[in-house]
Amino acid sequence: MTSAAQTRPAPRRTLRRGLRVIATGFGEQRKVLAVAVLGSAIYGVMTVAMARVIAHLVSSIVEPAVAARSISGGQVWTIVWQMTLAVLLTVVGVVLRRVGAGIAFFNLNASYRRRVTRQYLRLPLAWHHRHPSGQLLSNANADVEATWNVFQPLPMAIGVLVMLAVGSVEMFRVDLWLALIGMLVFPALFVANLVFQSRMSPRVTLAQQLRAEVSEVAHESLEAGLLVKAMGREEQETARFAEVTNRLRVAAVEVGRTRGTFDPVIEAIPTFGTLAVLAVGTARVSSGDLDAASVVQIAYLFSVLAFPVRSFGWVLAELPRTVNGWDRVAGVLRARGEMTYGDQPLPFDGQGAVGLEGVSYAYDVAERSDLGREGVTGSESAPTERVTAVRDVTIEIPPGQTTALVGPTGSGKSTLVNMVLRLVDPTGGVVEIDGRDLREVRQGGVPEVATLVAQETFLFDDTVEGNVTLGRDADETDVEDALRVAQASKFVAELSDGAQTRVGERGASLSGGQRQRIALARAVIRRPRLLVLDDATSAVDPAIETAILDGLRERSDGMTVLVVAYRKSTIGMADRVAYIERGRVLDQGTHSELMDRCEGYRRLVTAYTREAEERAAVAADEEAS
Ligand SMILES: Nc1ncnc2c1ncn2[C@@H]1O[C@H](COP(=O)(O)OP(=O)(O)OP(=O)(O)O)[C@@H](O)[C@H]1O
Repeated sequence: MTSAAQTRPAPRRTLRRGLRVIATGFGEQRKVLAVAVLGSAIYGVMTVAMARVIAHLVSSIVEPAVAARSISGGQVWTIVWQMTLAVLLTVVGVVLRRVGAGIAFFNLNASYRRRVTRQYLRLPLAWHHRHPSGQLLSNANADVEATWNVFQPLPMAIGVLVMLAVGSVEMFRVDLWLALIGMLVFPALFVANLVFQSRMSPRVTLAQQLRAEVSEVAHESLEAGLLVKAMGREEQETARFAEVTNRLRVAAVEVGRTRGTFDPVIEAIPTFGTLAVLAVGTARVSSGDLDAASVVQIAYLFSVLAFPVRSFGWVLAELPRTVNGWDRVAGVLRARGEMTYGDQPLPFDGQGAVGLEGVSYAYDVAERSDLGREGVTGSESAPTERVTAVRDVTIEIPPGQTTALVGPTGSGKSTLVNMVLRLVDPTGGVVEIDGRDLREVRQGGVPEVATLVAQETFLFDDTVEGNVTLGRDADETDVEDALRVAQASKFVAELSDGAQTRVGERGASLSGGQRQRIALARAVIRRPRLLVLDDATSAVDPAIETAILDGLRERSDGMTVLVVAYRKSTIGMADRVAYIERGRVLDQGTHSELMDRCEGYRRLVTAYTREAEERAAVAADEEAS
């Protein structure tokens, strides 16, 4: 966890940088914020004007009425309309301020969320490898909100400036002595607020960080619910959660204690001010230097100005969060992916041939990626280590055939596949589809012809059909055909609403093998020239997997299939096999050629065969018993 002290920049720098962020927000929401500031100014002027209206009514109606011990209907009516008008104008000011501030705040949030998420889509996979998804979620959500939250109290604080300026003139106009009390009270209130906020700010930041940590631990524990139960880790998880919630409790109590110490002082200052006004005012009324209405006016001003003055404190309290949030958001927006695109399409008449020539790839492993830091420095944090996953690989994948990539775990198969689809660029060598270097292909050109079905299946909380088409125009026959090739027709027909059945969050209502088949149908319906299966049928029964691969081979459109294979049955169906170990291709050829001449390949495939036999024996036993 980052400590509050680490994340809190120096106050003066925070003020300067915070004001710069505020200026950016003003620049983007000029009109709406102008309305909010106008509303706030109306509110400020009207608050002071209200005191004058009250003083006027006291001297012109209330005092004579008290002296005469009677009041006419006309006098009551005058009080009613003058007060109503003053209140109405104040209300208009408040409404304009609140609506303006709210719209500006939500507009800025929406606009920056859109920019951040658009940037995520633009940035290459290599950048995403370096930034955990939790951090990206926080950038798009909490950090954007933290950046612009300052716009909620800001218009009110601006209105208070107007209010204080007009109020001071009014106090001096009424009486010098009472104005001098005001000149002591309001600065004292202002300073008390500053001290309060400077004490509160780090404590609130710490509590916020801990709140995020609590939800992170809770989220992780819930996500790993099955694992926790299966491994009997309930007590450890409970202790982990208790530890972080206890730290949050201590931090929250500290926030409460600070508030508890300052609140009475901040409340007391204007109250003492009012008492002083009454004491001095009464003396001046008895000496005939002042009338009672003026004392009422100033006492009223003291009581109504005390609360809005606190909005300065709220703005100052928000500034550290504004700066932190902005650093993180700007870090994402400034990030430059190293992926550039050409302007060529892939050859129109290509057949999905793939060529890898001397291809290498190394992952940048940053110890910890901190977008906040990137935002401050304007550059990405330096990677501390490079892990070479693929070294000098040359493979020809012929069109219209099925090629299997085989290799032990961690040998670089998925990395190779990612390069074939240009999800990442090789750090050395060239990857081609139909003879064209992928770096020359225009953006979106590769996904038009090549489709990946990845190791991890993701289904949206939508219908089966929606998950297969992903919003593309496709008629029912296309969906049925894709489901048939993916060997999914039978179980989909048995669902309550067939292809119109909703599959739940991440496809929770389906089994792993069913989810994989829907993901496969999603790829098939696109009729890609090149279909890449990265362990995409691991949860599917071997017999069904064989039927799927048969179906793919039989398709008349002569699709090229590249399959990362872990089963003897899958490997056996491939026209060609490339065997990889520690990022290098050790051999390529047909399955039987490799069995004859490649020791590592033979050992691995024999292990796969043994595993399949053992599994079949267990299944037979279970059936017999
Ligand atoms: N995002 C990443 N950051 C750093 N290193 C990575 C990353 N992804 C993979 N690697 C490393 O690259 C090497 C190759 O990984 P890759 O996933 O390509 O292997 P694989 O053959 O597909 O493995 P498996 O069969 O287990 O899926 C491994 O040593 C792995 O630790």
